[in-house]
Amino acid sequence: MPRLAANLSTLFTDAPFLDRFERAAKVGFTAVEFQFGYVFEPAEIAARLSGTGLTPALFNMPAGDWEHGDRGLAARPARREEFRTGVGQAIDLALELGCTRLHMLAGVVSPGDDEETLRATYVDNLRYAAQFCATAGIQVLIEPISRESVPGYFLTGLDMAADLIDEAGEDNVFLQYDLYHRRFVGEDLVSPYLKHADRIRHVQVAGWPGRHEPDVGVLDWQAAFAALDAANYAGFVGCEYWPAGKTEDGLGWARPWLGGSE
Ligand SMILES: O=C(O)C(=O)[C@@H](O)CO
Ligand SMILES: [Mg+2]
Repeated sequence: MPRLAANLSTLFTDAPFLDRFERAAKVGFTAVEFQFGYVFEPAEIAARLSGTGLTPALFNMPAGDWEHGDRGLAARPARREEFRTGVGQAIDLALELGCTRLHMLAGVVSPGDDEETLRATYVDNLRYAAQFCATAGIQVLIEPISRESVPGYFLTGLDMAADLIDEAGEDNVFLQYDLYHRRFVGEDLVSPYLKHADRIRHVQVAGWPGRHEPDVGVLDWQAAFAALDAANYAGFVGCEYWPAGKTEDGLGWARPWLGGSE
């Protein structure tokens, strides 16, 4: 049975961010994730969590200037200081919220960049983030993202991510498995999951193509969910999709797993 987490950066977006917590709780979510919450005072977000009883499943470390195309900084040699400042900021927010998982985005790189330098920068930053997070009891998650979705993204494959985790050699670094991004690679979402199941600590879901509700499109989310159950996956499944209409109207697919909904 999947433990669903509403992604408050993509769901309920007709409401201001802080009001989305209540909307998620009202339809029966018991956990939430979000991409970025750094424009708010940590105490403001903490108050919404405690007011609703929602569990914070995960959020992203600062990822640079999103509006201008940044999608993370970890593989960007020239942005090392900014990356490190961001790790501290993410940990402060996580501690305030009681969140124990942070997603570290890799960033967009250019075809002319030196592959070895990018890799060395990424591994060095991953180690830095992992060691700093370990002091706060936090896990660092890394997620391969398809280049169809984010052109030039550094971290594209699960095998690559597993290799980078091995190279970093820190024991609080794990994989984030986003079914939407994996669907670009092929229809089978089960064998890649099983191959890396022992490292996967967070899953995300969206329909493919279109990134709407899981039941909009051809993504075999039921087979993937069955595989998670069979492997006793104990983490959250983040609903990171753009609703085709009003969020509440598209939750039919999730109804069996939402508690106390109206
Ligand atoms: O793009 C994705 O997929 C993610 O999980 C994000 O964290 C990017 O915000
Ligand atoms: Mg994702």
